[in-house]
Formats: sequence, C-alpha cells, structure tokens
Amino acid sequence: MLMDALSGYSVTIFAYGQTGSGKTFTMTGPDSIDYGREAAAASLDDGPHGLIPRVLSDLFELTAHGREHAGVTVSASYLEIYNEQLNDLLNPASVNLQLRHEARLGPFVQNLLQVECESLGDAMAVLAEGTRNRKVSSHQLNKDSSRSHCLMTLHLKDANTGCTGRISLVDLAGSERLKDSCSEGAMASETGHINRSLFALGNVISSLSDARRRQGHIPYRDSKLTKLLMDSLGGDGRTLMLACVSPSLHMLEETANTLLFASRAKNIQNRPTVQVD
Ligand SMILES: Nc1ncnc2c1ncn2[C@@H]1O[C@H](COP(=O)(O)OP(=O)(O)OP(=O)(O)O)[C@@H](O)[C@H]1O
Repeated sequence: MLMDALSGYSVTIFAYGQTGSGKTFTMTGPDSIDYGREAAAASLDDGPHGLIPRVLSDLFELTAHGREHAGVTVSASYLEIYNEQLNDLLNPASVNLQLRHEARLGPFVQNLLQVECESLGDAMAVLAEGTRNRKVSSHQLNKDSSRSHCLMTLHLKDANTGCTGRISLVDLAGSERLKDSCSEGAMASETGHINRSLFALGNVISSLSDARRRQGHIPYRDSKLTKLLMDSLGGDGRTLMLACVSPSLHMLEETANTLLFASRAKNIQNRPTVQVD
C-alpha cells in the first residue's frame, strides 16, 4: 500500500470493529508506548508497535536521501469526526470544518492544517499531538474508548514525476450497545452519533457489494464519514480494511456482525487511478 501511495495512488487503511476490539491498538499501538519525537530515534522493528508508526518509519526510509523516492515531500494532517463535526486534531481551536468536493481532489476538508514533515521525528510528533487531542472516555467495555473517528492523512508529492499520492490511516470509533457499555448523558449521545455513522458506512458497503444496487444510488451523503471515504469505497483509491474482533465469547454476536461486514466489503471493486499534478 505504501509503495502504491509513493507511485501516486490514494490509499486508505481503516480499522473496523466493535468497541474494545483493538482498533486503536492495531492502528496506533499500545497506550503504554510514548509516541513522542524521542520514540523516532528508537527502532520500530521490534515490539508491539501500531501500523501508523510502522508506515511512517518505512515511508521515511524509502524517501531518505539517495533512495529511489528521495524526491518525495511529505505533509500530514490529522482530523476527527466527533458528533458529526470535523475537528482538526493538530489545531484544537479549529472545529466544525467544512467538507468540500472538487472533481480533481475528491472530498477534502477546508482549512485543515497540513504540517510538513521532513523526518520520522516530525511525523511522530504529529501523531503524538493528534493522539493527545482525540476524544477518549471510559465505559464498561473499554477504559480508553475512542469517541470519534480519526483520520491521519499523509500527502506525498514527488517533485520528479509530479505524482501526488496519499495515505489515509483511519481508526473508526467502535459500535457499542448502550445496555452493555452503560454510557449515559453526553456519552450516550456520542454513542448515537457513532452508531449512526457506522450504520451509514454499512449501508454504503452493502450497496457497493451488491451488483444490482451498485448501479443505483449509493448513500454516501448520509454521514460525514462516508462522504469523506467516498474515494476509498468504490472510488479511484486502493483500500484495505482491517476487521478487529474480540476473543470474548460475550461478544460473539458482534464478532459475527464484523465478519459479515468484512465479507461484504471484500466484494467491492475500486478503480485505482494514479494522481498526477
Ligand atoms: N492484540 C492485543 N494485544 C494486547 N492488548 C490488546 C490487543 N488489542 C487490544 N488490546 C487492549 O485492549 C483494550 C481495548 O483496545 P482498543 O482501545 O484498541 O479498542 P478499540 O477497538 O479501539 O475500542 P474503541 O472502539 O472503544 O475505541 C486496550 O487496553 C488495548 O491495549
């Protein structure tokens, strides 16, 4: 996926699964690891590191001086969709941003900060800053439950070829049944938003995976999440979905739902296209 992005494709990797199933653990890594600038100095080859630090580490190795992709510049943005609002995780004062669409760019978030990253240390600092600003709360099923969908995007621009690739790394909030999570008040309202947007994602995926419905209307407009992921779902990007499931017998029904969702998603065919500036 990383090599594709360096060649000008728009790639998306997203983690899906019910609350507490390990999406954040998979994407970012265990909370015990401090992904500050210092961590960049340490080797990321060993240990339980998340997918994002590994992608960043490989990216800066491949774009290092003297390597084939040395002409590629990297900038990063990091946003969350919280209660159907788009907020900038790198600039917490910047909330409720507008989602726009341009034929050439596809969907994009207006006024979202893009930070230039010259080294792995810079990119790790972006990851640490954004992760610090995410909305997280405790409930019965997960003590550090993400209350928002988070999307880190690495924008890659190759000065030699003019190719503009993109890697979007998405940690979705997890579905939860209120009677199990025992969320109340503001948290219950967050849960409502999370469940509704995951429902919209499910609808888009089932429409795209069904050959007859694929020809008709695809309900991308039903949520910010599906509007934002439009290119990744049945569009011109390359997409990898990670299905996270819990080993607990209590979660059997949710596990079956996640697997059903994943097997539907497998039927979706994108038409990947290289983007050239
Ligand atoms: N593969 C794993 N090995 C060890 N611990 C794990 C693993 N996956 C998850 N955990 C632990 O389980 C707990 C829940 O995981 P995590 O927060 O990643 O779930 P999540 O799917 O992101 O949940 P939510 O949707 O509520 O945000 C965390 O304490 C995490 O460290």
